[in-house]
Amino acid sequence: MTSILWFRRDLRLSDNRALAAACAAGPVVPVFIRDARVDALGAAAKWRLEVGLEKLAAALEQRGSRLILRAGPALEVLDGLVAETGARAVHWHRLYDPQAIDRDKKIKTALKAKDVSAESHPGHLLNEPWTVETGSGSFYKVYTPFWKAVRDRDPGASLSEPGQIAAPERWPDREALSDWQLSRAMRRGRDIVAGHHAPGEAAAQDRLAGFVEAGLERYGEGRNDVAGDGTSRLSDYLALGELSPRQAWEAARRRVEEGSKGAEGFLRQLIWRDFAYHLMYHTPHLLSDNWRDGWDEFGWQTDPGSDDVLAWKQGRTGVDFVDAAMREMYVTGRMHNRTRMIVASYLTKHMLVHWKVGLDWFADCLTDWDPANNAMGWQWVAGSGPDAAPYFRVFNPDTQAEKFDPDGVYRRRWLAEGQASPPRTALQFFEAVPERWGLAPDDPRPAPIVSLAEGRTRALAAYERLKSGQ
Ligand SMILES: Cc1cc2nc3c(=O)[nH]c(=O)nc-3n(C[C@H](O)[C@H](O)[C@H](O)COP(=O)(O)OP(=O)(O)OC[C@H]3O[C@@H](n4cnc5c(N)ncnc54)[C@H](O)[C@@H]3O)c2cc1C
Repeated sequence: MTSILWFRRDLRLSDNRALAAACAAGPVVPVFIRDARVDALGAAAKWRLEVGLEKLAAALEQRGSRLILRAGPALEVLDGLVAETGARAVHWHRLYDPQAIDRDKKIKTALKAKDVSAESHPGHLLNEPWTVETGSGSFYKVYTPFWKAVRDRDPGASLSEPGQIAAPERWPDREALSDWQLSRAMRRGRDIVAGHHAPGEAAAQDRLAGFVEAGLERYGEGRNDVAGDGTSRLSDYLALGELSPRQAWEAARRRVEEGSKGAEGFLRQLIWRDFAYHLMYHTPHLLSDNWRDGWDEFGWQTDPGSDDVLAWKQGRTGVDFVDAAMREMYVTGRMHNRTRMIVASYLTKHMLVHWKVGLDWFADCLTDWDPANNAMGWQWVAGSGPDAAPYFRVFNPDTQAEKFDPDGVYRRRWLAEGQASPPRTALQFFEAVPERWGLAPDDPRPAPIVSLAEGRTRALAAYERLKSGQ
């Protein structure tokens, strides 16, 4: 029996339960569909998807298979492929955001009505969101009890990749990836960002193996060293599914059993990802609205094009640690977790700008963009989210820099202005940004948009007004 395998955010052949199920039944037609949801991705995420698809297509070819690319509404595309190939089943891995759930439910119903079986498989998470319940049968709103509820669960052994994948008698037509121009929106930054990435499943496996071997043991101490290489840097791979969370869990879990302390800290971070999905699934408004009641009156500024917001986006707030981090993201598509928290705190607290403005900019710039992690991260920092940082905790970027970048290595790496011979990384920012921004490495550093003391006082006053209902 021929089956269609619908790739979405699972661009891998190993530990791919949808692929295993399709292969077990006979010939497989792998497809990736560029539907409206793909078109809605941010510029960096689209570029990252493009290079991920190139790698996936090459890996499929090596196994006697092929990646069929089609653009259009997903159901129309799948209907067409079913008619062309005679497939009797469609397999995919589940996604958990409300739009994907809605789309997939409709597709399942429509395919079943035509007697085509539609099978959704777990694989994007370690724990399906509905399988983790509090004692009273509700969902978790706080991380630590969630962690305790799942840390001893065994997600099972990951699956190895198939050798050859049986091909259908006739391959359906496919569109060309280059015609899709997924990286068009990156404009001149594309090649610079590409230099900081090694996309694809094979690179993901190498990175995991290298990290487990050399980085995992000191993850606990190293994970806040913003200039170091102390974290796994697996987030792109996990976001696009080039690596399954189960593969990462399995590798680190083995080290925990061998007595590694750092490994447990890493497992906790993987569970933060599951927690974000748990929250998004049970409270989908996490993505779009203040998660906590009462925050709609906060009075944040919402203009994404204001001069101050533009300065934040361009790394020109005048606060070195904030600006360095914003440029790291522009040049690499990634940002260290510590500095994600700092730039988010600066925007939502010192500048009093709505977290959604920051969330949207991250969605446009991050190659590891993930709907649940991004929304939870922003709402956590802003104070409006689940298990949130208390509002009165306003990160002071200067104190944070003294602690986490004591020698200024990170700031010098990303800020060219004021340096006689700026490093290549700092100069790359000026090559990557649009010319209309009119920025040059020998510009003077701007004065802070708002002084750290004044920003903090203003933020706390705004919070007091919210609490007292004024
Ligand atoms: C404002 C804000 C926005 C964020 N946006 C995203 C995003 O769009 N995509 C994204 O993947 N992460 C996001 N994060 C979470 C975190 O910053 C990144 O996952 C992490 O920096 C990725 O680096 P790493 O792979 O080296 O992480 P490691 O420290 O090695 O952690 C391993 C994996 O655990 C998961 N993880 C780690 N920290 C978190 C966390 N706080 N929340 C959820 N999962 C986590 C990630 O999948 C990560 O790859 C955001 C955090 C904040 C504060």
